[in-house]
Amino acid sequence: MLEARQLQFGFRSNVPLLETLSLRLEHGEWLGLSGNSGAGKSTLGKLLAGLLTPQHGDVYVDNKPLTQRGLRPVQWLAQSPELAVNPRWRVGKTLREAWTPSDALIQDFGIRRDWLERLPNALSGGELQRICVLRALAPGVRYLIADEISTMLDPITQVELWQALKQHARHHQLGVLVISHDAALLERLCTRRVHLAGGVLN
Ligand SMILES: Nc1ncnc2c1ncn2[C@@H]1O[C@H](COP(=O)(O)OP(=O)(O)OP(=O)(O)O)[C@@H](O)[C@H]1O
Repeated sequence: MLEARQLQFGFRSNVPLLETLSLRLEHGEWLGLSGNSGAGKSTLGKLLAGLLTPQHGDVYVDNKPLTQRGLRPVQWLAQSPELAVNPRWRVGKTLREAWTPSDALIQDFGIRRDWLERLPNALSGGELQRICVLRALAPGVRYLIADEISTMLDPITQVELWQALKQHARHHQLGVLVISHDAALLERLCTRRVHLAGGVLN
């Protein structure tokens, strides 16, 4: 289980953005997170992935405190994939730096072999997003924070991406937190939904 216990966080320490917030995500569970712009959804996602440190409270992964060392068991996937890759590396190198997915999985994510030889700026945002999602599925990853990852995709590519991710997550029992403004998307993908407002979850 991925567990946030009584998290408190603010970018300015005297102005809390998140207030004693607790959350649980089980293995294999799909949990939806909604909230107005600026409510702190991405911030919560980054805290859960260990990219930010709470001022109070802790994040536990399978009953152990989240550490900064080694492979991150909680991967945060952002809306803008171009910010998550080295612009000077061919995308095949970026992918293989994390792990070597099978040809079948590469195909499931609709990734063409020749894309791997290109630099990131020679792929569309949606193509690069698929590379970034696949990169995050390295063995040892237990939870994904999918932060508005399909917003830039056309409807057909969106469906293909979520289908591939669903199938992989089911097979490996990954827990997935889906952050989105799209209520219909959360309804379709997630078995449980929470809403962030005023620093607390409801
Ligand atoms: N590095 C930072 N330094 C200072 N303030 C920040 C920083 N990152 C985010 N914020 C502020 O924290 C608040 C929450 O930001 P966050 O990105 O978590 O919101 P969000 O709910 O994900 O919004 P959106 O739906 O628009 O993506 C915002 O007011 C934002 O301006």
